[in-house]
Amino acid sequence: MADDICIEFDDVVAGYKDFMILNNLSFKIKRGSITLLLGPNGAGKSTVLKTLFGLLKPRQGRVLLDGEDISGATQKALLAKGVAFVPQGRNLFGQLTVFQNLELGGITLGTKTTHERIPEVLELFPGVKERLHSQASALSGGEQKQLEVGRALLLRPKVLLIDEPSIGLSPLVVQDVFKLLKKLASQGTTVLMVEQNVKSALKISDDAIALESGQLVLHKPAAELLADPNIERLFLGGGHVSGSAHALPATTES
Ligand SMILES: Nc1ncnc2c1ncn2[C@@H]1O[C@H](COP(=O)(O)OP(=O)(O)OP(=O)(O)O)[C@@H](O)[C@H]1O
Repeated sequence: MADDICIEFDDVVAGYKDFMILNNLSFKIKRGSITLLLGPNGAGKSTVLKTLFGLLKPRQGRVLLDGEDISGATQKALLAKGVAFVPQGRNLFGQLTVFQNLELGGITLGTKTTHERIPEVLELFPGVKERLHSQASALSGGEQKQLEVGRALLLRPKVLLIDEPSIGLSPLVVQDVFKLLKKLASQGTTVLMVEQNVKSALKISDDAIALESGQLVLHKPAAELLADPNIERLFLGGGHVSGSAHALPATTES
């Protein structure tokens, strides 16, 4: 394993019951990079994140974290190894306060460490900090997403998996979330993101991976994809890869 590789999917087959979604999927992701997962609805993007976070066990192949096989590891074990997941949608305890939600995020750390880290996380989100004792459900959509990201950051994750962070957020808040991801990556966190807001997301990403029917159809630097005159046809308007794998530029392993 190259030292700079943080995540590796090696010939992974995974799915639900007897229905396989990821089909012999292989890719490598560099440490401290932001990688955007692209592809049409149902291509398996969220399934990649779920497989990485131990919500699905590969039927075949291996998932590696820093060279260690983590296929089928429990979520508790993965959290302990520094993998954090911010799923799609709202995932807070709405009846609890902002502070209580943060405390729950640090449940694997113990109270002392959690309380030490909460202030440093809040520094990143001044709007949330001001509402520390409000019910989480009373925050705006953007503040709630920030709180979810903040809750994940309490773990000082080395890998952050984030699924559609922009849903329900205003463009300005989306930019704030993206800036934060960029900052985390510059500090060494490896970010793997699913995001429909393709152009904006590519601007802050290092690499892009596109899936179609659970297979890799493209893996290349985000800047290259942004400069591709076919980008609109490929990924925007309808939000899916047009045609088939053949219509896409050749896959480049990074
Ligand atoms: N819990 C589940 N049980 C059975 N099938 C599922 C389950 N979750 C997802 N699927 C199916 O797996 C396939 C891939 O879903 P996935 O959510 O990974 O796609 P995606 O690329 O993230 O799509 P989208 O852009 O629509 O979110 C879809 O056909 C979906 O219906």
